[in-house]
Amino acid sequence: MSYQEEYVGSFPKDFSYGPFEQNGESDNGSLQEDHKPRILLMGLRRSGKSSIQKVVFHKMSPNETLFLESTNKIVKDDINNSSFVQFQIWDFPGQIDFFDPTFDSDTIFGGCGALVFVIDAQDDYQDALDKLQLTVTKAYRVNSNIKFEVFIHKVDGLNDDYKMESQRDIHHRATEDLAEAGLDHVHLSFHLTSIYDHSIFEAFSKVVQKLIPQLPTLENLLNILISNSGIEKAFLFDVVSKIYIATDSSPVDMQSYELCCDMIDVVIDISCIYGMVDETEMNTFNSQSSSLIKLNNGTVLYLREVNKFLALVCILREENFQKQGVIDYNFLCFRDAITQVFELRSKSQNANKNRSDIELLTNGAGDSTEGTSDSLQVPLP
Ligand SMILES: Nc1nc2c(ncn2[C@@H]2O[C@H](COP(=O)(O)OP(=O)(O)OP(=O)(O)O)[C@@H](O)[C@H]2O)c(=O)[nH]1
Repeated sequence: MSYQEEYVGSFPKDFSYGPFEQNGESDNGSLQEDHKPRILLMGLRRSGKSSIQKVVFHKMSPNETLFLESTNKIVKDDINNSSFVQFQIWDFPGQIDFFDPTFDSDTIFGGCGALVFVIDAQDDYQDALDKLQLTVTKAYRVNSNIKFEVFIHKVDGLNDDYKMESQRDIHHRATEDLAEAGLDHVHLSFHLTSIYDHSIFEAFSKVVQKLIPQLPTLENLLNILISNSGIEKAFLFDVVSKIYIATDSSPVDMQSYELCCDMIDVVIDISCIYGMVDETEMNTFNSQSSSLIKLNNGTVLYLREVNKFLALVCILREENFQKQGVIDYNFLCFRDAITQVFELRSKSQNANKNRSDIELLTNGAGDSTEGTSDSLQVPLP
């Protein structure tokens, strides 16, 4: 995956929340690049925002985050190219001040798809809750379509009872605060997370899924696949980030998800060491990629490449795998259907683009930030 990291503000001397002005790039050209949907990471200082971004999208090991310096600028991170999911993550400094005149809320919240607010569960969280209320109020006024996600973070240090108790308490107080501000209709989603296990990947998967307009179709296709193939659980993974972009509608249990993530790691590692390198793409995960792991409890993990970004990972009973021919045939139908879904999406995106180009030609230069999509852009498989 190619990541592009860009600093778009600095603090305190030349701090500016208006990223385009900060870079001196207020022309439409630079704004157009920012049409990708945005996920904002906010929360108090040292709550773990940068660590989350580094661990999920930059393969940083959790221990290394101990040495991360405090963020004093808005850091804009482009997640694109070799990944299926394409968006920007903006990591905000903890000491963000919404009342600073240079804080351009319209630009920042306008094109935002999801706002992830990180709360350090190992710390006293009253201040964090106050900030959450302020942030949601500000953001909702600008853009009522934002999905608000609260990460109750660093729960690795808490025992199970305390974890549940904190979640209940934070949930209760945060919704009460919003009701006080007259925003009781705003929905907050809560996730217990830690960078030291898979919970952070799982939570981010759920955030990203909400930005994929085709999610119900993907879920439906997975339901059809599993019910006709004797599969117990199936995940559609973005291979590079290990985010699952869809799963069938049966509940996800953490252990299954972890097993599937580990399988992807094994396949990628083996492919990198022994795989044939495609000279044009340098990509060892390709249409030939598949893997089968039999566990000693009678369960089989089966991975098939869907396209260069996506893999299907299934969990099934060993006896059901005897009909591998049926599974493989159904998989091919599934893969065709997925390709069609995204071809359709790509066609409608192109049509929209052509339409807005024509509008621009007839209306003269319009504001290119208008109509910014807050749903994920997906490259053609
Ligand atoms: N135990 C534990 N520590 C974490 C976790 N996530 C982050 N940390 C630690 O929290 C500290 C602060 O993390 P950062 O990512 O720098 O926090 P930040 O929110 O970006 O901080 P600012 O840049 O100051 O706003 C680091 O020492 C991390 O190692 C977690 O899940 N569990």
